[in-house]
Amino acid sequence: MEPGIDHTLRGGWTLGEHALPPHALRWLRGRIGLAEHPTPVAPDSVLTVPEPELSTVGRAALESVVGAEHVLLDRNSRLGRSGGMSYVDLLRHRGCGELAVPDAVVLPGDPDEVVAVLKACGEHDIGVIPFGGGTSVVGGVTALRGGKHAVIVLDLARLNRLVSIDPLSRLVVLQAGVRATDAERMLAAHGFTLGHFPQSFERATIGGFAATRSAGQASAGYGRFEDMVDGVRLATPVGELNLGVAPATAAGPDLKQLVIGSEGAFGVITEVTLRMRPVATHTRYEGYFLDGWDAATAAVRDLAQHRVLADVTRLSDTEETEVQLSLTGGVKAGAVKAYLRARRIADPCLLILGWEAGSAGELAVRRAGTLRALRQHKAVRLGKPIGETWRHGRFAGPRQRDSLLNVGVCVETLETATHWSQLSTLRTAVRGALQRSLGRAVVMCHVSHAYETGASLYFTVLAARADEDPIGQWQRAKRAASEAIAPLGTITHHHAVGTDHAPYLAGEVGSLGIDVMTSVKRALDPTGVLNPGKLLPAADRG
Ligand SMILES: Cc1cc2nc3c(=O)[nH]c(=O)nc-3n(C[C@H](O)[C@H](O)[C@H](O)COP(=O)(O)OP(=O)(O)OC[C@H]3O[C@@H](n4cnc5c(N)ncnc54)[C@H](O)[C@@H]3O)c2cc1C
Repeated sequence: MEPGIDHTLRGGWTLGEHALPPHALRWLRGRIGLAEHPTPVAPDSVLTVPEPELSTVGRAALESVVGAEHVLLDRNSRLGRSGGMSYVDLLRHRGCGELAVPDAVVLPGDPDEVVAVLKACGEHDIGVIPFGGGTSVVGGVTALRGGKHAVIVLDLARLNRLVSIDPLSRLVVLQAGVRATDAERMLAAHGFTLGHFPQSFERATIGGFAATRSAGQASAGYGRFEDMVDGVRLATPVGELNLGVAPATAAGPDLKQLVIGSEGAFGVITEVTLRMRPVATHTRYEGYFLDGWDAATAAVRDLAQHRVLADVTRLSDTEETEVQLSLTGGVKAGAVKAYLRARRIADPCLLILGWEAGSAGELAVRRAGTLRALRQHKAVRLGKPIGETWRHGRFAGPRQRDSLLNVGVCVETLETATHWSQLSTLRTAVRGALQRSLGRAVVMCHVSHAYETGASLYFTVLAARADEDPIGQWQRAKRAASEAIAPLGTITHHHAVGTDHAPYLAGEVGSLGIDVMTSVKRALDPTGVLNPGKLLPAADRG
């Protein structure tokens, strides 16, 4: 049995049926014109998996580093690391379009083996895809060859140890392959938490978070992942970078920032030193409704600019609020809607606030600060049940996506961020682009990461899946949305660049910015073995 995560299941998030309730199916048929009989899911056995092309000498070199038992060439191991977990990836694993299958999966056992594997790959013309949880939704782990004779997935699952912990400084060193759930379990034994809870929490890894500048649901309280990183160890084909000797430094530009977000294109992160915090002993989650998007975002802006954001601050637009209430179904949703009408809330926007504190007093003081700033925005309080419902369902999204895929829904998310002054313009532009491209679609949006100067926007799209060319249907919509985003915000707030956003990176950082990154890549990866076609596609062609 391989250590860590079971990667053999790639057409969905988990095994097992998660059937949609009848009222949800009825609602979907009415809203997006869902077909009665969707195309069934193809079994794994029909997928085409080419024979591995790894040369005998290349394979021998890899085996001499990690041992023959850690160089996997069997069909299931390679199929299980073919791509990430975007809608398009899942469709490919369900028999639509072609999968890029790696020639081998290599499992190094420690940071030194990672360096040796990279050197061997440089010498034997082998591309390397660093692979953590494989939850990338932007093509970050697609096994592209980049002109190399073969490509391997470097699965970091065996780098799964807590290396050291310093409770006084509140620092922990974790190996890159530690899964988020295991990190929390290891830290909880010492009374600490990272506080990093993205929706991919159950599968994603510490190295993956650092490599993609991930943001978790409690980012307002605990910060984005890069805010937690105190040090990194990076293996490259030309040696190691070990960065982070002090909490702050004026010793030139911060090279850590070149590693964080480098998406496996500059090196393989083998260890991360992270700030930790004591586990919260007192928590409170509750829901509020505000009337209309502009009033609701003004409220969140106020909380951010008065620095009284709750640790979790999540604002849904009217469409997303309506869907949440409709899919909940039953008497409760009807009662909430009636109550909101009585309180003259015409366009309800649901605001979830969650506080995580070390004592009842701290919680009370922080909550009072948030609510004081919220008061002038006429928020209607719905109380703890709605907040707790959100908290209990906070990792349910990927399972719901499986169910929606099973009944023929095109379901995908995309995200961006911009300054407050552009936020509504950006939301309108992206919604319009998606609706024009997809026709009868539900386009929902929420703010889940707010800053003093702006916020992220996270879109969820539901449309009836096109029978002909379902991959093209989504790719056209995604292109339209990306073109709407490019002049107004960042192409990605936390999903990273991968292959999907690479064409838009130059627009964001300029050609000089691309030159700088290309030079860094050349210095660290002179033969271009690392993650071909990701982040900087042009550099790999050269
Ligand atoms: C259902 C779902 C929900 C999600 N929700 C969130 C969310 O709330 N917030 C968020 O930020 N993201 C989210 N994501 C995106 C994804 O989970 C993140 O990008 C996450 O950080 C990836 O971690 P991973 O370990 O799975 O990395 P992988 O998917 O394995 O890799 C991601 C990228 O990092 C590189 N990489 C991985 N490990 C290393 C390493 N050790 N060294 C160098 N490069 C490496 C890979 O080559 C790839 O380019 C979600 C994805 C899914 C499918």
